Amino acid sequence: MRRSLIMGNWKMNGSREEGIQLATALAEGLGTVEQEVAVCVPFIYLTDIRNALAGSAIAVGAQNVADQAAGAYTGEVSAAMLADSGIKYALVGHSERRSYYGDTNQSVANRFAQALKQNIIPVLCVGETLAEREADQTFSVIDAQLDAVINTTGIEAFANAVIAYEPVWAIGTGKTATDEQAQEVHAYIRSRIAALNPEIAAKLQILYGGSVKADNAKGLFAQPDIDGGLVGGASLDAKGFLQISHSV
Ligand SMILES: O=C(CO)COP(=O)(O)O
Repeated sequence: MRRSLIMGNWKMNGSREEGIQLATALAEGLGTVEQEVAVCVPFIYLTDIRNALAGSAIAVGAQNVADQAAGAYTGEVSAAMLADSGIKYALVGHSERRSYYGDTNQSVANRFAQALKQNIIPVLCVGETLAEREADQTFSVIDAQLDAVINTTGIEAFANAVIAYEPVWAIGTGKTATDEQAQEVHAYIRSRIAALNPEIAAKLQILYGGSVKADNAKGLFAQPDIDGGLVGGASLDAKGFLQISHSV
């Protein structure tokens, strides 16, 4: 009953020309599919990629969004600007933002709230580091990441949001969580949401991210609480990303 969502995260890669070529190849190669497909691209190319994908089933997302509505916030891009540019999704709280740029649980919650106000679907990224997993803190880390958002926006906000579980130790490392490890955390996240609102939990798309590739996507996506993927490195190659998109 949940529609799968396969989302690419291009991170800070590629040129305008390469992005347009990749988007065009995806639009031509996807065919008619049940699942949703989207790409999260650098801010400066959002409009180009949206134009390249116009008329296709592939949506466009940003990789971040400001935690304020408007004003003197040099270098930031607001949710209203994304909405104005025809953008559907915004990642919030990606682990690279949290670890390199100081995004805190509260600033991530504020970004999430700003996105929703402009009808941009926030994709809330959560996940533990290797040290946290080894110290048995996976669930408490995820609790804190979820609670900041729930306390800021209320549980109802998750009716219009997506969660991506991305264990930090699996990002860009080639070390994927096993199907069982990923499913365990996805089921935990859904149960936490369900404790507050079972209907929202049943409909919530929870994506897995961290070294998703064409050869491991099928097993991950077959898990009952995994509703698709957030794909980094492998989304930069049209053939590989299309294969992953067809793995649900
Ligand atoms: O961070 C990710 C997606 O947001 C995952 O990246 P990789 O697929 O390159 O591990």
